[in-house]
Amino acid sequence: MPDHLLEIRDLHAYYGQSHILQGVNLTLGREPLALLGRNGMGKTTLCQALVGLLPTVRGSARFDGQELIGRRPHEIAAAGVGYVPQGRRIFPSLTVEEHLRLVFRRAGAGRDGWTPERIFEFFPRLAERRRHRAGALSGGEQQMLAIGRALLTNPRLLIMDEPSEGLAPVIVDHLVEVLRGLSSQGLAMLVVEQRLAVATALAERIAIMVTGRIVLETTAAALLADVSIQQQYLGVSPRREVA
Ligand SMILES: Nc1ncnc2c1ncn2[C@@H]1O[C@H](COP(=O)(O)OP(=O)(O)OP(=O)(O)O)[C@@H](O)[C@H]1O
Repeated sequence: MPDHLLEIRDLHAYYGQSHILQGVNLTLGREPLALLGRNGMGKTTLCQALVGLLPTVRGSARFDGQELIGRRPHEIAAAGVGYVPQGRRIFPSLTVEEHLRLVFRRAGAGRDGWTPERIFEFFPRLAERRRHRAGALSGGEQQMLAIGRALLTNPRLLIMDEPSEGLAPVIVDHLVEVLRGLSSQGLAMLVVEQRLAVATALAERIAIMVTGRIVLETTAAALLADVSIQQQYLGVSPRREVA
């Protein structure tokens, strides 16, 4: 039994000649972890590298003892890693129900895990909107759909890239509640987040990325108490951070 659910060792990723991830080391257990950093530091690249979406990756990321690097996205999903991409990436012309049924069929998931019906129970708002086209949903509803879709593959680890992006504060509060609920049911999470308040509400463990490396691991409480670290690594001005 490995010590950590996810163990990332000396991970490098490239876009052509650009060396974006420059030796990422990070471990994750059952406790959620929030990954913070300024724009362009490589957070999305890390998520994509972990779920098999980048062609040129070197190093290791072991999930529950199995190597993820070099495997294809569907194999990584089947191994138990779910992904909620930045910008939600839903199909605007499919209805909510069509999305969920499509993924459910493709994932070949059994009836004892997540089903579209269970997703509708968990997200009543999506049940109300089941026959609406995804493109007509609000940002918050689209985010719930993106999370619901990821859950249908029955992940043990959910990787989320800026789930609160573009959502109104009251919707963000609801999202935080939903994610905390999933976490308390045992789902591990790696969450990329721009909003400090959301990151610290979701995760006690915080990692900060600067130009493709993890430069600091800290706790939510320590980060909230240290404005100079916030400014140095995140460019946060305390007055701006209201969410
Ligand atoms: N498809 C691509 N081709 C070439 N370079 C890319 C590509 N995607 C991202 N990059 C570059 O890789 C670097 C890291 O980008 P990435 O999106 O991972 O950062 P990020 O920390 O997630 O930032 P953001 O918060 O803006 O999403 C940036 O310099 C970006 O310009």
